[in-house]
Amino acid sequence: MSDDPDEGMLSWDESVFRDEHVFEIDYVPETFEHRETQLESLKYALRPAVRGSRPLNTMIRGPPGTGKTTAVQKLFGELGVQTDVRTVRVNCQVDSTRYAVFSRVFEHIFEYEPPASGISFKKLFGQITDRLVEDDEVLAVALDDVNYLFYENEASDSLYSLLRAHEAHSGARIGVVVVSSDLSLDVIDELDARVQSVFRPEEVYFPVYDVDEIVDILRERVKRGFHSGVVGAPELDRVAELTAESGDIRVGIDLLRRAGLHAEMRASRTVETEDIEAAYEKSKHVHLSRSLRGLSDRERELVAVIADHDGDRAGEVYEGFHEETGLGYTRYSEIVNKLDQLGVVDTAYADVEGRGRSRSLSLAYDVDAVRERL
Ligand SMILES: Nc1ncnc2c1ncn2[C@@H]1O[C@H](COP(=O)(O)OP(=O)(O)OP(=O)(O)O)[C@@H](O)[C@H]1O
Repeated sequence: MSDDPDEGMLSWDESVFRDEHVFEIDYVPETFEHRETQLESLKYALRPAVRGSRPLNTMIRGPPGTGKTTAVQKLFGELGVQTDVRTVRVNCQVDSTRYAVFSRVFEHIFEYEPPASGISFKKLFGQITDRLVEDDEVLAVALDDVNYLFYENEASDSLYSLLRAHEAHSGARIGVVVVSSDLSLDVIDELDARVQSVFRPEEVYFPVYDVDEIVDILRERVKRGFHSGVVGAPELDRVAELTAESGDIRVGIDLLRRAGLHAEMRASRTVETEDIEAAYEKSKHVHLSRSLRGLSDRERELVAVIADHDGDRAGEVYEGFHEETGLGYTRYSEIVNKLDQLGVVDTAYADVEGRGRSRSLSLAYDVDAVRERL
């Protein structure tokens, strides 16, 4: 409770936070513990680029929130500062077609966006490789959250172009790091045979952190983000325990921030268990929020229809979706598959008397939690 009984509130300049920015999603942590083995493997694959050769292609896999993006950001950051290697990280959740991927690469290399009027893919690609050859530069491209390229059927074309760049444009040296957090997706298996024959990546796996590792990682965040004494050891342990339920470090980071805000709301200068438990109701859904944020309007509309028809047969859901959007069955099926692969929707098959097998659709999360975030 407040130390100031007259006030009952913290004054504007009082806060439990030393630096709230360290809890934001785009914050790159200064210390990156428990990923030494993975960083070593990635360095090994990227090292040829420093010597002017094509780096080894690499595939990073691991569940959400296990440090994959951070590892790439750290190493690409070092390469950018200490060497002549060009590095580009593409977020495929945002840029989910081949054209969008190459536009992003173009933008990094030329430091301006390709013309909005649109130039052909061939031209875009040609300008990128010409520039690389002209500047005698090696390019490392990370396709982060590459699973989104698969959902849009754009993965094979994108990879093919990147991997064969040196054949199409002599002297171009490009290496690819693909990053996938969808463990049910067999990246290699899902690629066309023409891509499989040229894509034999080094594999680096990021397992979920155990509770002790989570404590270490979050302790560092607490130290930087809160004033000393605000979060005690038992509270940190509780946050780590809740984080370990999903293994996604983002849950813990979000939980710390929300618990801090909750403590401030009740005019407390310390974070207590009640703040953590209250905050967890929201924080446990960070992954859901992230998945929904990446959806198009149409995809979101279908999620809303499924929320209204939770557990209903696919045919009935389609009727609702068609009424809402006017879209046909093919597009509907594609979106259902994407939502299924993303883990937002569960599909189940059941035998219906006299009608054979029928598919039913339900949300993989609490319906209200989904509705609140649409
Ligand atoms: N070892 C670590 N030390 C400090 N912070 C970490 C560590 N691992 C992850 N984080 C933090 O956790 C958050 C999620 O990490 P990151 O984005 O790298 O995960 P990811 O595996 O790429 O997730 P996704 O597959 O969902 O994209 C980031 O805010 C990052 O700063």
